[in-house]
Amino acid sequence: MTTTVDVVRGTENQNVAIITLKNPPVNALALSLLRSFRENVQSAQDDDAIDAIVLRGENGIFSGGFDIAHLGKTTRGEKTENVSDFNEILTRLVENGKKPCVAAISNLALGGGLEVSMACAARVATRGAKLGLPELKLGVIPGFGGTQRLPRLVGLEKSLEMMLQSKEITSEEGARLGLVDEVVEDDGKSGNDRAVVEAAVRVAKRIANGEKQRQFSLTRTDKLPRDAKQTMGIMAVAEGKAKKIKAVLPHASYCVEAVKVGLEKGSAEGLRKESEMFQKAVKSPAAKGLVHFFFASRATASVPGITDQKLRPSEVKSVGVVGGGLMGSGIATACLLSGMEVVLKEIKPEFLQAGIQRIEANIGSMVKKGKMKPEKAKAIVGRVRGTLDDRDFANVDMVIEAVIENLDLKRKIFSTLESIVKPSCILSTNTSTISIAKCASEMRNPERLIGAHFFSPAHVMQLFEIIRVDQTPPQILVDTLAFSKKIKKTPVVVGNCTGFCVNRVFFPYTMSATVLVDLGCDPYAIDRVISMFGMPMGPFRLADLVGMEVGVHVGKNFIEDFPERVYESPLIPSLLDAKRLGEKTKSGFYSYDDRRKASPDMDAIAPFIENARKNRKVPLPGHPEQLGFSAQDIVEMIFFPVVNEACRVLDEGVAVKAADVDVASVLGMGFPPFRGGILHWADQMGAKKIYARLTEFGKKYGGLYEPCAYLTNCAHQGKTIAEGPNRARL
Ligand SMILES: C[C@H](O)CC(=O)SCCNC(=O)CCNC(=O)[C@H](O)C(C)(C)COP(=O)(O)OP(=O)(O)OC[C@H]1O[C@@H](n2cnc3c(N)ncnc32)[C@H](O)[C@@H]1OP(=O)(O)O
Repeated sequence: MTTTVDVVRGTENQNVAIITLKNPPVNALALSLLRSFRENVQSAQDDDAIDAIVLRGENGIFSGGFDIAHLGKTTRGEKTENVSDFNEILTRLVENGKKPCVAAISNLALGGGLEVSMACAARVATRGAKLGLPELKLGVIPGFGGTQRLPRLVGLEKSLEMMLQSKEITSEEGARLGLVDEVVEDDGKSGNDRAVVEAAVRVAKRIANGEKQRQFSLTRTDKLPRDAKQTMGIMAVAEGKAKKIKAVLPHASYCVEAVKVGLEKGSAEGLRKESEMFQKAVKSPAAKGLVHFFFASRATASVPGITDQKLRPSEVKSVGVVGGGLMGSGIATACLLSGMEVVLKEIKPEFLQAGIQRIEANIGSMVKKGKMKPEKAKAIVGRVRGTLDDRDFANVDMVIEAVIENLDLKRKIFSTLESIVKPSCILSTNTSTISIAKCASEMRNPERLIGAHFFSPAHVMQLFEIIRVDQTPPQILVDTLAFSKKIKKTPVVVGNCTGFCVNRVFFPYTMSATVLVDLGCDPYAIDRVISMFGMPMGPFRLADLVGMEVGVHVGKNFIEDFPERVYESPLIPSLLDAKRLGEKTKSGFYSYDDRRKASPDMDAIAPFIENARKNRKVPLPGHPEQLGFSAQDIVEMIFFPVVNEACRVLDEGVAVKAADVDVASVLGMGFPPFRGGILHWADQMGAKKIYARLTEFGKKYGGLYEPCAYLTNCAHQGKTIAEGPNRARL
């Protein structure tokens, strides 16, 4: 983690020092790198033989920004070095130093990386390079001058959009906006950034010679609004947007505040405000949660005992998908978009045609949104081949079965396929409920079958649950992990059990919500509280989205397999009986208009609620209307049993590590990323508190709430849940 200096000697007054940021893989600005950067820039500025400075990153990447591991330490309250004086270095040595600095940006300049480049007099970038200030995604704000320089380089409105939405732009757009001075065709992806560095050296020499005017970002005003009225209008919109970004996430407002001070009092004052706000943001629970989530989501692909065997993954180039329904066509779309050949199998020509049409619609919608050119879409769709014959899977590298949840059907499919596909072919099922071992029970080599659980819509949702059994060969796991990387999904490897990780951990979510309704709570109030907590929607709106049939069907598995810890309210089954199926019938807990807008409909659901309260299957104490639940009670009643089940999943070795459950909860169920994931959040609450509350709820409301052995141990021994049980069963 350092910087190095090379000097390109030229003719008279043409010596350029090239300073390279070195911290693979993305040249993150670690403390040691910042120190070395300061020394090298200072000595180049002091060296009379040097006329200009070019900054570049090693291995074809400029920089992925400030070191997030360091941010993590600060968010956890560990003693760390304050880096705000780096701002002063950028202003004094890079922006205002005697010699002009030019940034040679290959492939990406994000966060602190872009901020370093913005202190330069000019930026040259490779075509397609990604530029952005995504700090808000980490719960912080730009802290190396970004809130002051970006508005002055691209304009106030655009800069606020880029910062508040963590929106990256390409170097081409950067050139249109004035952020990039020159775009260079470069083979930067292979780590060779010669062309961009040469171009940056040329620009640096021209600035040093006075042929090109030197720009000072902090004092520029040409891109800022012309008058106070226009400024106020743009800032008012930004302030409104920042406030809308949940109350628990104040950093958007901090960012707007820093920009505002810079506009009103000048950039020096703005930089001071930025530092103050950065320090405030980095200490917030949201930053802690988001930084945890950043690393957790990158660590899921390492599976102890498997990926450390250093097996070489085989590349999946072709995939066979069994079933062209919603899931099958979504899976096929995801594979096609990642460059694979797809064979789609159906049992009837009309089903096959419908499946292909779904794939065309998925890809066509990207064209409609302007995300893809029609010619490219045509070429992608051209890679899918429909068939009614299993034998067409003979040469594919992987088969993903996505038919209805019928065990006999799945058993038959795999026993047939086993004798058709090549020995190296990965055989997988997309079941979300049925045991993998049961699906494989008629195979000659049942250990060949793994679970490949996509979430709907499969071509959009990020999470990919890989389900293994005790005997799954490591090579199959390694190959499937490589496949997940190829389709750009986040894999979570889990063991075989009812509901696997996501569905199992979250089964108490809706069950607890029905307990609360049966106790007298208003379902719409519950949904509001849970949305305020940060979930994309509350449990009843989710029930409508999923549909009552699916809800009841999936719920049955848990009722059968975990009878001691379920709550069976008649509420959802009675809506199913009355054909209030949810969004698809435009009536469920809510009513829906033609644009799928949900409106509460208490008149319609009151009889169902009344019936559920009368017929609840578990005796509940007290008079419902007198129980009076606060928002905090609702959150705890709903999420503490979810934490409890997540603890079981961890204890049983279904999940390898707590951080995997965090990632699964965020990407699979929409648990708010700023809370870091279900178990990270639980540890912030403390195992002791959760244990105590669950014990209290358990006494009143039964087994759904009784704390499991692992949570009990954590509470009694003062351990965090994330520490894990220290034994991997699978
Ligand atoms: C003061 C400043 O204003 C504050 C800041 O700069 S905060 C940082 C702002 N920067 C960011 O948010 C960018 C974060 N990084 C990313 O978005 C992506 O990693 C990326 C686009 C740079 C690369 O993506 P991709 O190629 O898919 O690789 P990805 O797996 O994400 O990252 C590769 C490795 O680099 C690490 N990494 C990426 N950016 C990092 C950073 N800024 N600091 C530390 N490590 C980083 C990842 O943890 C990963 O490590 P691993 O191999 O040990 O798991």
